[in-house]
Formats: sequence, structure tokens, C-alpha cells
Amino acid sequence: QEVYDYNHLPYKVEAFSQSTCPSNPFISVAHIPIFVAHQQEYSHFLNSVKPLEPTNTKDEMVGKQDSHILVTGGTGFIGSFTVLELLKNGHKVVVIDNLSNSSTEPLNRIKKLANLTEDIPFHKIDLMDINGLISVFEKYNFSSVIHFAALKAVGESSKIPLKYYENNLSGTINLLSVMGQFNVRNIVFSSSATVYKYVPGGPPMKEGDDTGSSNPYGRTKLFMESIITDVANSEPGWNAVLLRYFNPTGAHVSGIMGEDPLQIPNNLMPYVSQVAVGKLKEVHVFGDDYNTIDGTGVRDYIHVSDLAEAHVLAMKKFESSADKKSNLFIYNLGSGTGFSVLQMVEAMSKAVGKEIPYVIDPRRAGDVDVIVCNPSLAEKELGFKIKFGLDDMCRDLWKWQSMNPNGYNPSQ
Ligand SMILES: O=c1ccn([C@@H]2O[C@H](COP(=O)(O)OP(=O)(O)O[C@H]3O[C@H](CO)[C@H](O)[C@H](O)[C@H]3O)[C@@H](O)[C@H]2O)c(=O)[nH]1
Repeated sequence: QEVYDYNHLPYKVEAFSQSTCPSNPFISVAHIPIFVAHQQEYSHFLNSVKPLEPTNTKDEMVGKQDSHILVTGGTGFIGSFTVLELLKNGHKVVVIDNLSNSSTEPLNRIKKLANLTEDIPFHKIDLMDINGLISVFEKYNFSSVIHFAALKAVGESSKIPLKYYENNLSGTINLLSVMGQFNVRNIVFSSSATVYKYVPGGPPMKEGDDTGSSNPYGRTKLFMESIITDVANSEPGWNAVLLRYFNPTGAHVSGIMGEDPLQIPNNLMPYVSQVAVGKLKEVHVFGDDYNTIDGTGVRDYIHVSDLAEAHVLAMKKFESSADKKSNLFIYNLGSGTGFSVLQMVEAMSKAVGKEIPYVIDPRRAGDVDVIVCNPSLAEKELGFKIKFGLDDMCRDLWKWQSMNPNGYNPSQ
């Protein structure tokens, strides 16, 4: 039996691909090594094998020589900051995004901040479009993938759960399938604290704690983690890092990049900053009767630039051969310190230099009193250390909001 590397296999099974699975040519391509390994049995299929026609011109193949990192969802909030951090660290990056909740403007801002002369390679692709995905993998040589692309609104996920399951799970399955086909087996996944099963009183979450989410969005994150874990365990060569974010906020210290919710924000800090800039009237504090320092919900906020840096550190797990006890790593990304809603409003008022008005409303369905993390594993194994504190987060958020009251779209 001979073993073939997918990348060096100069054939495709054209007849099988067209007759058996017209909507998903990947399926036939992925079977090639099986046909080759069992030549006797499948010799009738091999008769239909033809040399692969070159599909790219020389210019189109220019990225193929260099190793790139593919960032899915790279125009979103955390994705765009990660792209910037990767470029600053000398990585070559390709971004794909379906732009359903973002625009390409962050890429222009990144270009400026990273002092690039050329545009960042970008392809408007939906992960549900497996042929589009294949075309990007054909064009570049990827060493690894950082996977952000997903629907992410907790409330919305309860109203349209099937859309969440379909988009987030099928998108991830397509991505992993194409990665396998092209022998790209390193993935960093953008997960969330929402995968943890809530424990009353909110002891700091550790990576080994029980999981179990209370909403469809959270469950898609949990399932995506499971799918990636199963694939990583299925055959040698796969490496996966699952990063569980706590509450990202802040903006770039320059004020030219930040979070740009296209609708009225669901999350606390973008809401507070829109009140501060006068776009919204007052902050609605969801409940002041929790068992916390002042009765309002406590969360573990982390500056988005710190979070982005953790992705660059996570990629090092793919390089080190010494540290090969496992091929699957899970890390919490938070500060380990909790702040209440009122503490956040107060810190933001300080950054803005004026009182931010708020009213106390009833509790929001599904909310809990305290969610904070134990960040020590990421510190120990990734060397990850928070650089920005609460005041930095509020200062940078305010700079972004005041410089860009309408986000990335000044005509809004
Ligand atoms: O207008 C608002 C919005 C939020 N809150 C309160 O502020 C705190 C933080 O709420 P966010 O909506 O900003 O964040 P969550 O902690 O609810 O959820 C976020 O963090 C989770 C992990 O902890 C998941 O990742 C989730 O996707 C992400 O939105 C909560 O106590 C919430 O009740 C308000 O009082 N008013």
C-alpha cells in the first residue's frame, strides 16, 4: 500500500465527482487517498481519473509560495484585532468573511496601523459555500486557520435556533472538511465562557469544569468545540486550540478600530459607550438584586487587544515539538477579576469625564450573578498576561466611540 499526501496528488476523480455529488465536489476529492490505497478494489474508479487541469494563472497563484494563516470572520470585532496582531508579528494573513455583520472597513484601518503597502487579501465567502471555500484553499498555502466566523447574538439565537445551528455547525464542518482535504490541520477556535455550566456564586471557571450552556448560541459553541475535538482526535496531524473568551471590550489604543454593532447593542459596554456619545438615552441595568457587591451582575472583562495577542501565542502550540503531550488545548481568556455593571458604568463615566445616566430594570432572562475565570492555565502554558486594565479598556473604548460615533460607517 502506498500513502499519498493530498497536496501532492496530481489527480482528481472527475466522473465520480460530477455524477455522485454535484453540490459538494469535496466529498469525491477527499476519497482519493482511499481509492489509491485500495487500487485493486477500486480500479474501475481509477479508470476515470484524469490529470488535474491548472485552474489558476501564475498571478493568481502568487500567494501559494508563502505560508498564510486563514482567518474566518476576520472583519468582525475580535477577528479584525487578531488580524492586526498577526500582521504585527510578521504572519501573512488571508481573511474570509460573509460580511453579514461587518464591513471591509476594518481591513483599511488594519492596513494603516500595520503600515502595509498592499491590501490584506480578502475574500467575501460564506462558510456554507463549500466551493467558495475550496477555491480559497486552492489559491493559498495555509499553515493554520483561526476560526471566528459565526452568528453570536444570545437573544436572537433563542428566536431562530435552526439558523444558528445550521450556520455555526455546518460552517465549522465545511471548514474542517476542506482543511482536511488540503492537509491544513492546525486550528484555533474562537469559543466562549458561555460553554460553562453555571455554578451559583460564580467560582472562577477552570478549563476542566463542567460544560452546558443555557441558550442555543452557547450550545452551538459547545458543539463546535466538540466537533473540533473529535476531528483532532480522529487521526494524527491535527492540532486544535480552543480559546474561551470571557467579556471582550475596549478598542485600539489609537481609537481607529473598535466594536461596531450594526444594531442597538445587546452587550453592556457598547451600549454604555453609545449612551456616553449621546446615541442612546440611558443605560438599562438588568437587575440590582443579585448576590454581588452592589446587586448588579459581575463579569470578567478583557481588553480586545489582549485577547488578540492570545491568538498569536496560541499559534505557537502548532510550532513547538517539545510540547507534544497533547494536540488539543483549551484556555480561558479573561483577567480573573470581576466587575459589576455599576462599576463598569462608573469606570466609563470616569474615562468620559461626565456621569453616564442609567436606570435599574428587571433582570434579563438567562443572566446569572457572577461569571469570572481562572486565567492561570493560559498564563502558564501560553505565557499570556493581561496588559490592559479596566481604565485602559474604558479609555480606549471612549476614544473609539468619540472618534467614530457611527462606527466604521460615517454615513449612518
Ligand atoms: O444593556 C445591558 C447589557 C448588559 N447588562 C448586564 O451586563 C452584564 C454583561 O452583559 P453582556 O451582555 O455584556 O455580556 P454577557 O456576560 O451576558 O455575555 C457575553 O459573555 C458571555 C460569556 O460570559 C458570552 O460570550 C456572550 O456571548 C457574551 O455576549 C450582565 O450582567 C448583564 O445583565 C446590562 O445591565 N445592561
